[in-house]
Amino acid sequence: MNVLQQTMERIEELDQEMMEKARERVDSLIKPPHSLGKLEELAVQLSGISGVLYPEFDRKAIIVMAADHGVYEEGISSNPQEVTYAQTMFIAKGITGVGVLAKTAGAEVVTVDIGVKGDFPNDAGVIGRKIRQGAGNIATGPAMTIEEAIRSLETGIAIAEAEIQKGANLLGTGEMGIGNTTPSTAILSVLGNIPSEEITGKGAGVGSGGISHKAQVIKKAIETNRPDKDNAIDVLAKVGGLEIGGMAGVMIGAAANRVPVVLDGYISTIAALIAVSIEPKVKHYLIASHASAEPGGKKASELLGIQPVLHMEMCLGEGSGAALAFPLVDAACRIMKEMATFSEVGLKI
Ligand SMILES: O=C(O)c1ccc[n+]([C@@H]2O[C@H](COP(=O)([O-])O)[C@@H](O)[C@H]2O)c1
Ligand SMILES: Cc1cc2nc[nH]c2cc1C
Repeated sequence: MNVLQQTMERIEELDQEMMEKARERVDSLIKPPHSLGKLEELAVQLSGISGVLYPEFDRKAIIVMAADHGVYEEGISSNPQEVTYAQTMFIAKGITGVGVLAKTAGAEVVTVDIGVKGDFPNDAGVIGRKIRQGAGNIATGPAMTIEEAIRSLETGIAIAEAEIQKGANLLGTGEMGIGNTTPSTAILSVLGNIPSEEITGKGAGVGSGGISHKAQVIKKAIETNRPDKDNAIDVLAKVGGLEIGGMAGVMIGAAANRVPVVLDGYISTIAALIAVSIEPKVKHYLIASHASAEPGGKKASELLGIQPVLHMEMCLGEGSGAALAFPLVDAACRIMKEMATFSEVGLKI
């Protein structure tokens, strides 16, 4: 049995008894029923994950998986491919969007090279877990081999477990990879059985052929590789990407350790679809942060069956939305612990 299978076997259902207690507690707080909306559901979920009524998530980390994409050569992006390398360095330095938002939320950022083209200096602060120098061009062949896809998942598991070992009790997923909305949309097209033209967007900037060319490239990638819709590892290997596998692995690793994971935007949600297709129990450990401005985002969230809590029209990636939603996790914990109950204040309604 490989590490992936062993980790999946460790994933448990949520603590139903504790969730019932949490629901009772939420309903007894001095407020009209359900008036704290999604914060109430979040509080119950967090109790179910942690197995305690008053959980606290004081050690937060965003894991940013970075990788390149061979499909870049099809002209699907307006950005130079070298931005992946440069921005990964900047993410590790803490000077990008996710760095600032993570600081605001009191979270650490862990930057991982799982497949960036080019090698980072040892002192860059980037964890070196490169599986290959970028995924293959999915328009002409697979993104990676099945073995590499499993390695990408196991890399995510190992990174998540290392952070949890160091004390992290709340994780977020993020990524950096010029071109990665193309494989993300290919995955969504396959898993959701949705024509690529309906879900292709501009990403961080589309190439000169526009969105219609990008949708054609995605269609060609699916026709060329013929991924097996019922085998998420096959889909990941054929039309996915290394950072997508890495993030899916983080989710599986976190779930196995009963640690909640806050998803970022479009690419994170696609990684969640892969993780949940591999092991459905992972879903209960996931929290969706924000609705990405990318057009496929809505379909991806629907397919996953988890609605994002924030609507900020963001589409930066890097884990920025996850960082922004971390304080909501703290808020959910604090209402549980610090609000008074009707019986405590002697109020009857
Ligand atoms: O997270 C999102 O919702 C999101 C939506 C569109 C683009 N991005 C970011 O932009 C890059 C991918 O865009 P593209 O156009 O190069 O495929 C990648 O580095 C992502 O982090 C991120
Ligand atoms: C500048 C830049 C920053 C990013 N961060 C995540 N994806 C990105 C894409 C670009 C182009």
